[in-house]
Amino acid sequence: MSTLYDKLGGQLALEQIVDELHKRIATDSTLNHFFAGTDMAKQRNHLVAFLSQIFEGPKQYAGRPMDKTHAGMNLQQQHFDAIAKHLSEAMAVRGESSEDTSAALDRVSKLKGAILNK
Ligand code: HEM
Repeated sequence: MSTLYDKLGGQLALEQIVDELHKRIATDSTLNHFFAGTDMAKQRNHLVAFLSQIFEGPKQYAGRPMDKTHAGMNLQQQHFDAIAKHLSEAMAVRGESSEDTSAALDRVSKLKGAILNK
């Protein structure tokens, strides 16, 4: 049975999705200030590795857990929703099906409590 990672198109697809997501974050003034001090090349690789893991692809994420990573940013529901919306649009641009996109968003949404530290 193929995993969500396979259905989405594997590593290359995740890289394209994350690049598209980062373009959208960069031009969103409600979000881009959070990333002002972030090395986006490093962030890209960490996010690709992280998504690979939660979509049942290769386990290659060696970064910090989601609560520690996002602690102290005072993130709110609206920030999470904005990233989730950009992610969903990035997946549509890459041509993912609405079924696979909503499966991916479900998995990301399970992490909301940890990311918002709430
Ligand atoms: C929606 C689901 C989200 C996921 C799956 C996610 C995932 C990640 C991952 C994997 C990292 C890298 C951790 C590391 O380098 O060790 C990271 C870092 C980061 N995230 Fe998120 N994140 C999410 C939401 C958000 C939101 C809503 C914001 C703010 C609007 C945000 C802001 C950041 C920032 C600023 C960093 C970099 C921290 C640094 O430079 O040290 N994230 N995130």
